[in-house]
Amino acid sequence: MCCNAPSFFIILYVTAVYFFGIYLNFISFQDYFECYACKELNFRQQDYDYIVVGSGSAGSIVARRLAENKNLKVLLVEAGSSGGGILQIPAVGVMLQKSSFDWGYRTVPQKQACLGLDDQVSIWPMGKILGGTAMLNNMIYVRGHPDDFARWFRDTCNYDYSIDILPYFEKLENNGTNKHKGSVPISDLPYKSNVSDYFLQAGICLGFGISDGVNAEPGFSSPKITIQKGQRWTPYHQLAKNRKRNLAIVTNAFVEKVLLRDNFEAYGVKYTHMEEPIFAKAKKGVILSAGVIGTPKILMLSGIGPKQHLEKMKIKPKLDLPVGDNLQDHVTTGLDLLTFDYSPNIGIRQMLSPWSMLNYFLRSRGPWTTVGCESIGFFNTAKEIVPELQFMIFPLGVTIDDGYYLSSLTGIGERLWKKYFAKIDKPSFTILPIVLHPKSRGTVRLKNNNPRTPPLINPNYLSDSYDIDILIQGIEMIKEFINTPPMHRLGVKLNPIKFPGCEKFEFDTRPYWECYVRHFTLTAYHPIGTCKMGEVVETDFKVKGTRKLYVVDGSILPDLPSGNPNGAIMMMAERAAEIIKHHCWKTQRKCCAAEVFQKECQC
Ligand SMILES: Cc1cc2nc3c(=O)[nH]c(=O)nc-3n(C[C@H](O)[C@H](O)[C@H](O)COP(=O)(O)OP(=O)(O)OC[C@H]3O[C@@H](n4cnc5c(N)ncnc54)[C@H](O)[C@@H]3O)c2cc1C
Repeated sequence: MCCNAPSFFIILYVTAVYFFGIYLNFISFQDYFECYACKELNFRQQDYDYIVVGSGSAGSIVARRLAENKNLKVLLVEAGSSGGGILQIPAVGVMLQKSSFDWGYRTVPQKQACLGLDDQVSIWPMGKILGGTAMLNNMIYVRGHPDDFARWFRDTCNYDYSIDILPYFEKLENNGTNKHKGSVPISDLPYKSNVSDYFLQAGICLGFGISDGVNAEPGFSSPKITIQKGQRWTPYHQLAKNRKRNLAIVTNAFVEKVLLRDNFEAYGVKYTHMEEPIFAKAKKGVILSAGVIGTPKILMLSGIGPKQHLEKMKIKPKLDLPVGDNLQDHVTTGLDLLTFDYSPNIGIRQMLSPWSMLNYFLRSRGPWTTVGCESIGFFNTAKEIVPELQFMIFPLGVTIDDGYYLSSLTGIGERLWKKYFAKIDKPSFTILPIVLHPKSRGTVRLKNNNPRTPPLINPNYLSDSYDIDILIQGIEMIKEFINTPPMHRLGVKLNPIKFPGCEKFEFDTRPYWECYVRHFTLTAYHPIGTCKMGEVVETDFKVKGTRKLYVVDGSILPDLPSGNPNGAIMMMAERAAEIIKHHCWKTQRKCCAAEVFQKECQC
């Protein structure tokens, strides 16, 4: 493929990607001087009841819920800017990666993984925009397995999934029924390629049922997604739809640290807006929702974190907590591991067709509404109740654009492209085997005490052999999957090209696959856990040893849910908003003796 002259469609595609990149840079500055609802709240006065840092999935829910009380003045501070409606076209999400709407994080070089990727690093996109990372994600909605949450709330008195967790999912979800009338639209895929049903049939041939896809039950399904009328939906869109006058939103405002009194009470944040340092005050609380990297970074810059590390960074330690530890991510592999004797009806040509554009703008349908992934599956490899393996099936691979753009998003360098991907001479596609509960743990640490310096991210991929075993079991299952009549009909085969660096191993043996996963280690883009609930924050979301300082985002999850984590993060945000609002577990749950005597508690 590399030596062929680029086709008309590829030239058109590269031109479109280039100009769209310029357009993105332009619109990212468009609201630089904007401050929503700030006039009403006398922005310069900078005195609020609550300050929420970060407008991602969690921050938007917490800010919206707090502002429901008209007597509260709430400030939402976001480092990114607003993107505008065009970015709600689902297929555009991937183009936000590496743009000014992406923090553009990279891990440190991995010792035991990512060996074939450029510099041995994994590229981690994260949204720097109103709406956060959900503005560039795949929009797949999964709750996770009910037993996932029992692990998280092990120490809670009388924990009961149906009282402590389920009502918050139900409060979130809107699936068109009367029972679930929340704000998150949960819908079916608006667009599927012509190979999508073959995947489900192959699952049935293997003896797996069609599952609902939301509760991580064993089996395959079409994913449920968070799309409304053909447009990407995030919790920020719900907030913006009913923007309250008591909620100020300031964009392009980069929070550097939390302001703490001597008794560890948070009373505000310091942020920079247009190069000007601003000190915003909060009477009732500061909620950090800056995400799995942003939140631990702000805490450490505020003097809350591992003591020795802070001293090394020349930051005066205030509280010694394991901030930045427990980093974990759904690890995966297998891009373009399979080939077809068939061309599915989704690719560059379909995306660039004027008919697709019309179909989108007139009917909110067609290829522009694709989320990429068309089937998901959950499986146990051992006799566990909670699934250990997830599959995400994409009817295409990175080769669809001949290496002009997509490969660079995953760290595939020129050398790897030439030696492997460019040699694939058939349409390729991808089944990602995802380790749902990896055992490798990593860290986020400061590089120095300059708030603008990106932190050191080390997921320590594949440092536990369990993760390798599950990935290899996933590949074995993929081999069974493609050996079914529906896959034979499409002429699906294992890509026979040996992965660069693994040539010395016999193809399709255990040593070969171990080498393959170590060389081609990929992120499924689900990092969590760096302000672990139970160690950094209490189960009421308050940072241990502090007053009025809370963390609500993916960083608090103690471990990964069984599935894509945005659903669990939003559920936790609903729960947190209720607790912060009422200073108490004001749920239907019965209180245990200790809680009844807690001050302020209205159990
Ligand atoms: C490519 C990709 C695909 C994904 N696909 C899915 C999927 O299909 N389904 C799913 O469930 N999950 C998916 N995820 C994961 C999911 O989107 C995230 O886990 C989730 O959005 C995280 O939400 P959050 O609120 O914790 O953080 P974020 O959404 O990252 O929000 C953090 C916000 O804080 C802001 N911020 C950070 N630092 C500062 C600062 N110093 N000052 C001010 N503001 C700051 C950021 O700009 C951002 O807006 C995907 C992720 C990626 C990258």
